Formats: sequence, structure tokens, C-alpha cells
Amino acid sequence: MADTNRIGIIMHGVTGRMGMNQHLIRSVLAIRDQGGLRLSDGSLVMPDPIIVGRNAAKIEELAKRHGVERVTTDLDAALADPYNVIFFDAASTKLRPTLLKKAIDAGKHVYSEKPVSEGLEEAVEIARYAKEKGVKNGIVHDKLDLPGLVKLKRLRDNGFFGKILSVKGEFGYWVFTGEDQPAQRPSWNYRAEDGGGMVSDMLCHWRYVLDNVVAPVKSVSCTTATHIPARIDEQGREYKATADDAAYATFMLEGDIVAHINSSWCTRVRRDDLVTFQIDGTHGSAVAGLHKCYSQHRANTPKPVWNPDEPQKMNFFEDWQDVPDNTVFDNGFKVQWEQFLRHVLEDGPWAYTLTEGAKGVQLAEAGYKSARERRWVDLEDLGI
Ligand SMILES: NC(=O)C1=CN([C@@H]2O[C@H](COP(=O)(O)OP(=O)(O)OC[C@H]3O[C@@H](n4cnc5c(N)ncnc54)[C@H](OP(=O)(O)O)[C@@H]3O)[C@@H](O)[C@H]2O)C=CC1
Ligand SMILES: O=C1CO[C@H](CO)[C@@H](O)[C@@H]1O
Repeated sequence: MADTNRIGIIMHGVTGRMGMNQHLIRSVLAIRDQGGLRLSDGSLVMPDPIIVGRNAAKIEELAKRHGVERVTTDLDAALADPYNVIFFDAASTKLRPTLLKKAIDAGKHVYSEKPVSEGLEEAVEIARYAKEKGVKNGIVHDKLDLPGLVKLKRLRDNGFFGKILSVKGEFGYWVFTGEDQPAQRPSWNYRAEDGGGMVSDMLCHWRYVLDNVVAPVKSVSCTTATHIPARIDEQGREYKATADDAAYATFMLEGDIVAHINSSWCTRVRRDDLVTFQIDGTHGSAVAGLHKCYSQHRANTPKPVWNPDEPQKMNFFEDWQDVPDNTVFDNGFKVQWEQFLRHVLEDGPWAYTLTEGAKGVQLAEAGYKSARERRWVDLEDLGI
């Protein structure tokens, strides 16, 4: 394939869990392996990643394992090379705003994992900077392409719920502390000084999920907890958990909709999936997990009567209808990579700019403020 049909993509932080599995392997390399991305003029574009990382042995091994030709520990050199058009970052949140600015200064279009930054000021600054400099910019919003949430949004867009009254979200599972079994998440997640924390991790997701699947978020009341005060890290050493490992948050949405989402790494799952969202409306309700979504119209709603004297005879799971797929769902991260590539290459539509990323950080920061001050916090327009 001629060089003009290739697009150089700097991939930073892809030795990590998310960067490697979802962004490198299941997105960029999957696009390569399917033969490239077909644009609307019929031409094919082949993503050509360069893996950038601090550990030469690790990135070389990763590149070899997946047939990636280009690797370097020299980010500046990769940024200086005009062949590379996009800079992508999935490394630590702490470094992100500085790296994004550097890439923007080098004239790259930028795409980033969430959160954009630890604090709102930096997030707004970088979103404004990208806009001023006129580079295409994007933030990952993977949950919106989960089949369960696509179906939930389909129901809302069809007016299925009538007037939406409330939303209940349950997210989380037990993350092993490292004492009895090794933890299944990185230890930095539990250290505030390294950018960890449930609110910082998940409220940026809940912002775009609520804004786009239900209605815009107006204010938040949040309680945080560090339920497990000490954990064991990747080297088997005990460390102090300085970040919140659970967040219990209530949100007021436009239209007086009340949403409550529990997010916890310290809970055990007895529900349909690792995350579930239930929307209740005057005409119907629906519950979505990652893939499935079940709905119950008011005409199909059973009429239970409270009777503590007898064991429950009704099976409440039976009165729900499976919302059909009606399409083949691709990996959400890949779907978003393809959209972002189209946005860069042919100005295709793209709503999830760094400004949307900043809104996520705004909700997280407001969540922390609410928890600290034990009060509701309103979200102002960011004016970016
Ligand atoms: N959208 C989603 O569903 C999810 C998003 N995330 C986000 O993805 C990002 C990464 O999280 P995760 O994959 O879980 O984390 P990991 O700890 O698994 O990976 C961290 C990555 O960052 C790199 N890194 C860390 N510190 C530095 C540094 N000082 N200099 C250069 N590189 C560094 C690591 O490189 P090395 O290998 O050299 O150590 C590694 O590639 C975070 O921003 C997180 O919020 C996380 C989970 C899910
Ligand atoms: O940051 C995150 C924490 O982990 C979640 C899943 O376990 C992710 O979805 C999320 O992006």
C-alpha cells in the first residue's frame, strides 16, 4: 500500500491494561487486520501505529508479539515526525494534560483515554488549547457503545419510557486486596497521589452516560469511602489506600429526573452484570447491563401486593422482554477509533471532544467537593 494511504498513530501507554487490550489489539490492530478503514470516497486507510513507552524491552516485546513495525522510547522524536498524524494516550492520568499539550504543539490531532486530567482547571485549559490550535481532538466514551446502553438509548429515543422519573445504576465488583488473591486492577487505582480513586475513575463515565442516554446532569451529591484502608501491590508490598474505593452519588438531571449510581470496588455481584442501569418512566422501565437490556411496558407490569407473612410467589424476572440486538455490535473502543479516524481524515461527525472530557472531570471534581463539604454541588456551563 502506498504511504499516502497509511496514517501514522503514536500510541502511548499501550503496555498498560486498557491501552494494550482495547486500544492497540482490539481497535487499531483489529482495523489493520480487517484490511484498513474504508472512507466515504471509497479509499482505504491503514493505521500504522508506533508504540511509544518508557521501557524498551517491554514495548519491543509487545510490538514483536503483534507484528507492529515501529517502536520507540523517544516520544519527542515520534512527535517531530510529520508522518505521525495522531497522538493517542492511555498512560497515567497525571501525565496526560502535559503530553496532550506537547502533542498539540507538535501539530498532532489528539485522542485520549479518560479522565483528561485530575483537576478541572487543567481539563478546561487543554480543551480550550486544542480548540484554539484547531486540532481534531477526542476523548474515549466507551460505555456509550456498549450494546446494553445502545438499546437503552434506543428505548429512550422511541419514547418508550413516557416521562422519565429516575435512574438507578449499580457498578462494581470485588477487587481482591492482594492478601488472599492478587488484585485484578492496578495498585495506582487505590492511591490518590497517583491519580486513583473511584470518583475520578467513574464519574467522568457517568457524566456522558447520563447526558447522552438520559438527560443532562445539573448537580451532584456524593459520599465517598475508602472501605479497604490497605492493599498489596504488584510487588507484594503492602501500601496505604489513599483514594476512595467506593462512591455513592445522586445526580439531578434536566427534567427533574433523579439518578443514583453506586460505584464500588468493595461489593460482590448479585445482579445481571458488572454494571446495570435501570430507567423508570411513567410508561415503562428498562434495565441494561453491558450487553443485554430488558424492558417492561406498563401494560406488562405485574401488580404485587406486600405480604411479609408468606414467601414471595412471583418471579419478578419473568415479566421483562429482551430488547433485541437487531445489528452486529463491534467492540465499542474500535467503533470509536473508526469514528475518530474518519473525523481526522474526512471531517466525519464527532461529538466527543476534549470539552466533553472536561465535563466528565467537572462532574468528578464536583463529586469530590460534595463529599468533602457534605452538600449538593451544581454544575456550571464550562464556557469552552
Ligand atoms: N475507558 C475505560 O474503560 C478505562 C479507562 N482507563 C484509563 O486508562 C488509563 C490507563 O489505565 P490502565 O490501563 O488501567 O493502567 P495500567 O497501570 O495498566 O497502565 C498504565 C500505562 O501507563 C504507562 N505509564 C504509567 N506511568 C508512566 C510514566 N510515568 N511514564 C510513561 N508511561 C507511564 C504504563 O507504562 P509501563 O508499562 O512502562 O509501566 C502503562 O502503559 C487511565 O487513564 C485510566 O483512567 C482505565 C480502565 C478502563
Ligand atoms: O476506569 C475505569 C475503571 O474500570 C472500569 C471497569 O472495571 C472501567 O470501565 C473504567 O473506565
